[in-house]
Amino acid sequence: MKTLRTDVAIIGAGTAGMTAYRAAAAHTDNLVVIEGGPYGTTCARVGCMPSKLLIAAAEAAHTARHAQAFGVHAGEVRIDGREVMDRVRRERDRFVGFVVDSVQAWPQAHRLRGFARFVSPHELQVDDGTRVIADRIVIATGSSPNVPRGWRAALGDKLLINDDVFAWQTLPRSVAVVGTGIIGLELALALHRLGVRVRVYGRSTRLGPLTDPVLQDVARATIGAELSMTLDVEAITPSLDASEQVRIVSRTRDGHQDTDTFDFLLAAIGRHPNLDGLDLENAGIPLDASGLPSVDRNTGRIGDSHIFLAGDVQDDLQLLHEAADDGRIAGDNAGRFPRVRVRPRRARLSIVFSDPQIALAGLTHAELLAAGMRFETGEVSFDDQGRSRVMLKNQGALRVYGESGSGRFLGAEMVGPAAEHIGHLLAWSAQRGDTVQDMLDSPFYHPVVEEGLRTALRQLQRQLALAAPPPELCLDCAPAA
Ligand SMILES: Cc1cc2nc3c(=O)[nH]c(=O)nc-3n(C[C@H](O)[C@H](O)[C@H](O)COP(=O)(O)OP(=O)(O)OC[C@H]3O[C@@H](n4cnc5c(N)ncnc54)[C@H](O)[C@@H]3O)c2cc1C
Ligand SMILES: NC(=O)c1ccc[n+]([C@@H]2O[C@H](COP(=O)([O-])OP(=O)(O)OC[C@H]3O[C@@H](n4cnc5c(N)ncnc54)[C@H](O)[C@@H]3O)[C@@H](O)[C@H]2O)c1
Repeated sequence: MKTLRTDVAIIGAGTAGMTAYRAAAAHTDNLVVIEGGPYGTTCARVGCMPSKLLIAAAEAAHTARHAQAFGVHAGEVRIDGREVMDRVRRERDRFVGFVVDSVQAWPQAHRLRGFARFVSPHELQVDDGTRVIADRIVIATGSSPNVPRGWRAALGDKLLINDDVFAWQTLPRSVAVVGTGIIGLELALALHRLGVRVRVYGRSTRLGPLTDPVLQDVARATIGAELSMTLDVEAITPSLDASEQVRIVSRTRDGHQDTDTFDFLLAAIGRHPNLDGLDLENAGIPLDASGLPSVDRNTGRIGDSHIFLAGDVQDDLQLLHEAADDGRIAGDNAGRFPRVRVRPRRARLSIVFSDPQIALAGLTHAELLAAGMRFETGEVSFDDQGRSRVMLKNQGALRVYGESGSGRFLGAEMVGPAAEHIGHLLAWSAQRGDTVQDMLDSPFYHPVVEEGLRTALRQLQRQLALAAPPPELCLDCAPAA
């Protein structure tokens, strides 16, 4: 058995592991990254990038289909599933190639292939036979999709997770999507617009990560109007019928029972941290009742141990930029250990690439309520917003929250046009601690979707009753400029 002694061992070469490597390597050359699966990261291989490629194809189809509203007639829209999936995979492989190249540029001595597990707090057994003895360890093992017990046995390869979708050679005829979270909404909408018959099953009436009940209603009225959805499902039983089709029997809480059949079932019901198989009980770290370690997000450290946690495996915000930040913080602290530094975190920003898009910035409505904060709300509907209407993107709403007394902007939720961009502006303001007045004093061009944000901020400022009422709507494109 080969034994390797290192200052820092990083388990997982995903986004968090790669950034941890770069940060730790600034402190020591004696480190190793252990990767059991393929190089290339979840984000590039089977996550962010291929899903956005599929969504881009769907947007192209949608735009062509709806061009006639502008007097532009593109003719019959024909979707070639092979060409769609060919571009998705080709571009995806290009992104993955860049990631793999950067890992392979690391010194060979810094790379180990195989799955690792703890033998003792400082010892890892890698399944290539190497024993790694490490002074500090970063766990950056990512997450895996949840699949209800029994579904794999019942459906075999007719049960899909996100990875499978991006391996398709062509588009299927029909897919049942279970889960109305981020993956469910993004992939269901994309497949639907690409001509696949899609039906979404949700165990509640909630769509995506929105926590504001007013916006949940808006999301159901917009996204829900385009997609076939069965919500509030109490029980769902999938099986394979005689012709190898997925047969789904569902029952909603109001007692309605229904049966439908599909080519595939896509499970999009959340992701769990990849901790199974790490034998964490040998790591000497505190675990909670569910066997999970609790981590300080400002240091990446588990308790007062020499072990750090970074990325999706933290089971908090499973987002790319958070995984990269986690990796940087954990890697730097593992490198400089024991002189661990406390690092600030960014304001929250989550975006769903649905249509209309969803964005959450700063504190969510649910977080404000849970913290018992005193706040006011400003709102705009995009139904009559000038630029949104020009582009025929006039659906959705934005709600902004400000602190009573101080006028500080706290956060916002939105389902509407350009949410991916407006979400950034709002997250930056939340992080800077801007007041609502600071935001209103900033420039707004005309005519842009951001003028809708200004309408919401003006309403919020009136609710906060801190200053003289701001001027009324933009007169060039009332009523809700
Ligand atoms: C379909 C989909 C779409 C997404 N879209 C977006 C998006 O648009 N924007 C966004 O911000 N986020 C998105 N995400 C989330 C984002 O992809 C993740 O937050 C991010 O990739 C997590 O990075 P990570 O380093 O924690 O995990 P990973 O990249 O999964 O890396 C973990 C690595 O650890 C390895 N590993 C696991 N166990 C062991 C072990 N015992 N020994 C050795 N190696 C091990 C794995 O093989 C893997 O390579 C999406 C996710 C999915 C699934
Ligand atoms: N645009 C992005 O940033 C992006 C895109 C895709 C994925 N992601 C990341 O990946 C994570 C995982 O995505 P996801 O959509 O799988 O999770 P999610 O947490 O967003 O949604 C899970 C959904 O499944 C439902 N659900 C849970 N258990 C269920 C069950 N047993 N039966 C039926 N429904 C059930 C939940 O109610 C929820 O609607 C996201 O939380 C996100 O962090 C991000």
